[in-house]
Amino acid sequence: MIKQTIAFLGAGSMAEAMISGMVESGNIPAENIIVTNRSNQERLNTINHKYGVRTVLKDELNFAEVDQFILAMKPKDIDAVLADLKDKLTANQVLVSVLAGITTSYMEERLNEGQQVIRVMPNTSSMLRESATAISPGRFADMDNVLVAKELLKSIGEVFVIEEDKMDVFTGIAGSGPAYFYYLMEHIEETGRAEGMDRETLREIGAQTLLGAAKMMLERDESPTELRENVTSPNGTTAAGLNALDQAGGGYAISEAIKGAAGRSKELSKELEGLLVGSK
Ligand SMILES: NC(=O)C1=CN([C@@H]2O[C@H](COP(=O)(O)OP(=O)(O)OC[C@H]3O[C@@H](n4cnc5c(N)ncnc54)[C@H](OP(=O)(O)O)[C@@H]3O)[C@@H](O)[C@H]2O)C=CC1
Ligand SMILES: O=C(O)[C@@H]1CCC=N1
Repeated sequence: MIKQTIAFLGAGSMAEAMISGMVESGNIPAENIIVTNRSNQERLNTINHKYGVRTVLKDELNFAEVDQFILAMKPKDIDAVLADLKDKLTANQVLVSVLAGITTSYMEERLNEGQQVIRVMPNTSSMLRESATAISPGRFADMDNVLVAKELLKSIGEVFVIEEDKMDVFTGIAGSGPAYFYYLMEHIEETGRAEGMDRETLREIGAQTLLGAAKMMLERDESPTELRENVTSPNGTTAAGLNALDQAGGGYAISEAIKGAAGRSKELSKELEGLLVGSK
């Protein structure tokens, strides 16, 4: 059981997904989680009623009782948050950021020397405790705090400790990844609907097919290539489907999606620093 007190700065969709998974896991008592935002009291009331966590506007937060702050606002708001936190934090308090593209050095440079920072990248499947989450500690994060953060993240899914220079591509694959599968589902539904099937049945069929393939990849020793070949009979339906996918540039589209998201992640800190042409 995690005994530390965690404060979310941000109460949007990513924060809610994490809160839901954490409370559901039972690994941390709901009263050890405090959720804040700047001004949306109604949103805080909803989160309080749904999950039993404590909620306050950010200016009413009692800093002294917090061990780890989870930064869960949009990247564009990070400068204001760091400026506000800088002199309120003590050396043993940790900032755990879920912000896409914001590097640990970006945060460390704007805080007092030695402040502990950890960068993580969850996804919205945290809500069902099925996130694939990456964690990269900053220069000053001490091991005990990294272990607590890791434990906390384990309550919302699988955790991968990675080098920070891999965080952009991880974001392109796993942070943004659920959207690619939802996009795939939208097209599955659209195509099935055009053949007269109903949306609800199509959703179950598509989701069960995705789930089955995901489980095969997690639980069997075969590579994705071997698994694909096992589905593909010579001159059969799958060969025809894969051929059409290749002809339409399916593989290329997938790697472009990952590269596009990773590229955007790489840009975000630079954009805030005004280092990109055409940015602030
Ligand atoms: N959505 C996703 O799938 C994923 C998102 N992320 C990251 O999560 C972060 C949040 O995304 P998302 O939840 O979609 O964003 P939302 O816009 O839904 O939520 C942002 C929240 O931050 C609050 N906020 C803004 N400034 C402050 C502040 N100074 N102190 C406290 N709260 C503040 C806002 O409320 P108010 O305006 O009332 O202050 C709002 O509750 C982003 O940085 C994103 O990169 C990471 C992985 C996946
Ligand atoms: O779209 C975004 O920027 C965030 C980060 C990863 C998923 N959603």
